[in-house]
Formats: sequence, structure tokens, C-alpha cells
Amino acid sequence: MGDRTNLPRSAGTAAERDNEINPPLRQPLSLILASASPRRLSLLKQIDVFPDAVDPADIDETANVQERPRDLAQRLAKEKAEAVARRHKNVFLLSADTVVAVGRRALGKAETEDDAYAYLKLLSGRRHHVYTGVTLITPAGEAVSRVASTAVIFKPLDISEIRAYISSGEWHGKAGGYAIQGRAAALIRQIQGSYSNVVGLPLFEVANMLKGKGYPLGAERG
Ligand SMILES: Cc1cn([C@H]2C[C@H](O)[C@@H](COP(=O)(O)OP(=O)(O)OP(=O)(O)O)O2)c(=O)[nH]c1=O
Repeated sequence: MGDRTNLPRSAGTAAERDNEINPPLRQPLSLILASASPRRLSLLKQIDVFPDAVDPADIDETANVQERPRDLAQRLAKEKAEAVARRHKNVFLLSADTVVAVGRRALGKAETEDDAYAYLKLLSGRRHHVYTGVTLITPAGEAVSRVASTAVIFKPLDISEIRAYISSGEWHGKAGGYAIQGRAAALIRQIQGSYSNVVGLPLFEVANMLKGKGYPLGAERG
């Protein structure tokens, strides 16, 4: 009894006392961006999220038969995350996939001028949807996914406008053959939904996912 009453009131158990002298080391909260897209990296910077490393996935992005564009975006984001997670342990890991869809048809990334021409003719004067699937894996290995959707309406494009856009080269490697963050903005009459989602990462959803799973954002990061 005598020993105990001589201890400071806050001393608690032996383990707690040790921790006061040697607090447990806190794990650094590393974030891996599993994407080769420079747009995704700069979108994250816009909300003060700075990945510790970029490690892109290399997966087959072919749609399954009858797969809906929204489901495709979600599946590919998950597969990218799972592929890269095998190389990293105890980290946050973020991946995404952007799909441009006309009705049930998903347009891939334009790789040739012919692709870009065909896509822009299809998008001319009509409304289409852009879906970005996002997957976050936590240090404990839990995976969460979301899909954001934005409707985009192009003005009717004549052949000379399509040719001029193609000569800019901005379509290359972009889903649907255009980049809203560049010259295509002059051809887009309206969007309904998140702008960053069209560029490749829905920032509102991403911020909520990170916060929800305990990744410190902004001031919390210190
Ligand atoms: C519609 C649209 C797409 N894009 C881009 C975003 C994506 O980079 C790309 C869609 O391809 P994704 O397969 O989503 O991404 P990626 O191959 O560039 O990178 P990774 O798979 O490594 O994550 O299209 C724009 O930059 N602007 C746009 O307006």
C-alpha cells in the first residue's frame, strides 16, 4: 500500500508509466498512388494530398461482355489497387479508373487519330457520362470503393472543329478521346456533377474516403 500511495495520481499501470517515458513510435501514414496518370497526382495536390510514392498498375483493361460502364470503372479501380497492394504493406493505397460512356458503350482511351475522330463524332451534340471508380486500401488491408458519375454535354461539332482538336494531340491516351482540362473545354457546353471526376479523380469523394479511413488531411497532417 505504502508504495502505491507514494506514486503520482496519474501514474496508472506499469505499462502506462513506461509509455510516459517512451511513448510508442507512431507508424508513418504513407500513401501510395497506384496510377501513372500525372493528372491524378496534380488533382491530389490540389487538396493538399501528397502521395509518398507513385506505383502504377499494369492490368488488362478490357471490358467483360455486357459489363456496364459504371461497373467496369469500379472493377478496374479495384483490380489496379489489388495488383499494386501486393508490393506494399501497411500503407494507404489509392487507385482509380475513368471510363467515358455513351449509353451502355464504354469508349476506351484514344490511341490513334482514327480513334479520336470516331469518338468525337459520337460525342458531338450529345450528352454522355464519365465514371471514375476509386479504390482505397487501408494499412489494415481493408478496401473501399466508390464510383462518381458526371454528365458531359458537347456542342455539335463540325468536321473542321474535330480536325482542329485532333491536331492539338490532347486526345492521346485520354478516355473518350478528349481532355476537359485542355482545349476541349471550348467544345463542352455543360457538365452536371464533379469536374475533377472527368479529369480522373473525384476529389470530394476521395477526400471523404481518406478522412473516413483515418488518413490525415490538410491541417490534421501537421
Ligand atoms: C475524359 C477525360 C479523361 N482523362 C484521362 C484521365 C485518365 O488518365 C485517362 C483514363 O485512363 P485510366 O485508365 O483511367 O488511367 P491511366 O491509364 O491514365 O492511368 P492509370 O491506369 O495508371 O491510373 O483519361 C483526362 O485527363 N481528361 C478528360 O477529360
